[in-house]
Amino acid sequence: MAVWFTDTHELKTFLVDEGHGVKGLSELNIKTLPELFIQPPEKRFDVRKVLHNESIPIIDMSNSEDPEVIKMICDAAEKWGFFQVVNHGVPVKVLDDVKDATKRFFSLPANEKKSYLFKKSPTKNVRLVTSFIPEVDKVFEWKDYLSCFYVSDDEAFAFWPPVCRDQLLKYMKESEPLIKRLLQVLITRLNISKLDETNEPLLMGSRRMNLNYYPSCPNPELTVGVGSHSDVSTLTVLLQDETGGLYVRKHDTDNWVHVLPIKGSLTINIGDALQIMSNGRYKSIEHHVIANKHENRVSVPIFVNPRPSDIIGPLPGLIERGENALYKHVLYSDYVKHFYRKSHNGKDTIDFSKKVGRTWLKVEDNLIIEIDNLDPRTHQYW
Ligand SMILES: CC(C)(COP(=O)(O)OP(=O)(O)OC[C@H]1O[C@@H](n2cnc3c(N)ncnc32)[C@H](O)[C@@H]1OP(=O)(O)O)[C@@H](O)C(=O)NCCC(=O)NCCSC(=O)/C=C/c1ccc(O)c(O)c1
Ligand SMILES: O=C(O)CCC(=O)C(=O)O
Ligand SMILES: [Fe+2]
Repeated sequence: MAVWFTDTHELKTFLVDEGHGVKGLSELNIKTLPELFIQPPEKRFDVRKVLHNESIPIIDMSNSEDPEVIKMICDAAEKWGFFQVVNHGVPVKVLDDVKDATKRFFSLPANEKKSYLFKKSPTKNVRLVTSFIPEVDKVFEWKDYLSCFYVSDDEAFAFWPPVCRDQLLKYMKESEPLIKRLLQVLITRLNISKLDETNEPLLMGSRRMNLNYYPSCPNPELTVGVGSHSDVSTLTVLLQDETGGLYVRKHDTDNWVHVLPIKGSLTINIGDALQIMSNGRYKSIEHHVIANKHENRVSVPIFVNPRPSDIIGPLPGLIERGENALYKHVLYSDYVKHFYRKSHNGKDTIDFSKKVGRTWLKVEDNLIIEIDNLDPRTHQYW
């Protein structure tokens, strides 16, 4: 325990309730990491597992109609679940402004930031958090984040912090054509010809933007910035600064690949919702962020999601073509709530949706149906 705090309760009060966050702790110039942040050895980063000569695909989107580019995107989503895009159409100035806006928000005095804590915030849609879920995490992660769920421009004007609101909205609007293009490309390989009003809400009906702040850390080797997890989104568009520190699991191995910061690029990753909808074809891959001894790092993911009220499951076209459904149908908000009930732990969220064998229900003498296809809202089968 650092000398400033007599016990963990006092430290948590400082971090969580008073709005200082990990950034406030880092600024006390503590020389050793408080026990609260010391991860068990199996959750710490193991440098021996890094593949230094490999990188996730880097895809130039200047001609995104090119069949070669289309193939690269779909192959990357299948094999890596992660890729970087350059010449993606979002102006570099917009990206730089978002990074500045993020730093501006976290530079506010704790007293001002405090009004965005969940307990104080007048809306559920904006919340400032330390670690991942401080009420649940036994060991804290070395990260603060502001999470903004987009409902409408009016709602954002009313509730998002004025020091960063305009830049965030601009980033969200400017990235929309890229998101649509990527989804259009990805669904083509799933034999859906067009992104249109019939499937757009399911694939991109809601968006959440997080502003992540990872302050410098006295003992980065003992803790994590973000523990290993997969995103619950359809896909995530991630802006990172020049610091580096994001590592991605190489699919089906115990090795990690660093996502090199490339000025002006965006990192795209497939989330659990698209892994489920594509019946496992596209991969939602584990990733984590290490803490850094000398640098403060910011990143800004846009999580592109189904709507909370959507039922997600393998797309009907895939099952009609004879694929065995690997996942059952679940209400998306139940899936997200499940994610928010436990600390980061690799890819375990998706177990919530896994089929654990078939369950059959005899409806009439000559009619037996699979009850995994139960609509949790209406309790009707289809
Ligand atoms: C999130 C929900 C379920 C919220 O539902 P709603 O009923 O409006 O709000 P609520 O009553 O405040 O929350 C319901 C529960 O979720 C928890 N929760 C909701 N948002 C958060 C949050 N930002 N942080 C922690 N807990 C949360 C609440 O504590 C509630 O828990 P419980 O009391 O039911 O146990 C709803 O808006 C939804 O379904 N949204 C879908 C779109 C969406 O948000 N998708 C998630 C993409 S986010 C994503 O992919 C990754 C996020 C992430 C965050 C931190 C990291 O460190 C990290 O690595 C990753
Ligand atoms: O900071 C990063 O580079 C990644 C953050 C992340 O994985 C997340 O917020 O879900
Ligand atoms: Fe993530």
